[in-house]
Amino acid sequence: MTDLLTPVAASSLAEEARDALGQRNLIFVGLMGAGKSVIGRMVAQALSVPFIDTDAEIEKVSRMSIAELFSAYGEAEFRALETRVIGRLLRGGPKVISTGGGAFINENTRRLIKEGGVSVWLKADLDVLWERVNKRDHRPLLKTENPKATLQNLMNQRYPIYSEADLTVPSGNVRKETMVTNVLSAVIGLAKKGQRE
Ligand SMILES: Nc1ncnc2c1ncn2[C@@H]1O[C@H](COP(=O)(O)OP(=O)(O)OP(=O)(O)O)[C@@H](O)[C@H]1O
Ligand SMILES: O=C(O)C1=C[C@@H](O)[C@@H](O)[C@H](O)C1
Ligand SMILES: [Mg+2]
Repeated sequence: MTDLLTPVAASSLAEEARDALGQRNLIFVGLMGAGKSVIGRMVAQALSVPFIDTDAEIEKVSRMSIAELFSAYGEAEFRALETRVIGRLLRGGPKVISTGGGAFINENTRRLIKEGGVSVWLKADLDVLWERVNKRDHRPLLKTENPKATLQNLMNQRYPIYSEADLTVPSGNVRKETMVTNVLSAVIGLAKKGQRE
């Protein structure tokens, strides 16, 4: 579905998706720049459920930026904190939760996410991601000599793991509103598939 919906069609799609979700959480996973935070927030608004971004929540509880956490404690400690925070956020639903790019790659966090709701991978190609992330330099994993090559390496390592998500929604050069429609349609499609099985 690529056309923009009329307001009435968009609200009935959102209602249907809200019913399909029930009490479950909707959890966005994918690489840096895929649109988890921005699309997640818009989907939560459409569904009228709370939205939480795990990177923002981690920064709130630690009172440090993600970059500061990486440099003070290292990636392993960051991942352990991320697992704890996400485990707590997954309790109770429905909510939309947008995770940091590496969250679903960690085995413990991935298990919690799989148990805690419906996961959606926003899948984008290298050029789309690069165009979105190269404007800012706050991402510690991309502070390398060749950040575009680093992003490509992360794609090679991570895409097979992100593909374990319940849903995959392509995140290309389409309008954000269209992304929201595509996510809601995918949630409805998953519920219908579940009913048929
Ligand atoms: N469909 C889209 N159309 C245009 N811009 C988009 C789209 N999706 C995301 N963006 C833009 O791309 C940038 C990155 O998006 P966002 O911060 O949501 O990514 P993220 O997946 O949360 O990344 P991170 O893992 O680093 O938190 C933002 O500036 C956002 O507005
Ligand atoms: O892809 C990753 O591993 C990361 C993505 C960001 O969202 C942050 O969670 C952090 O910079 C690590
Ligand atoms: Mg984000």
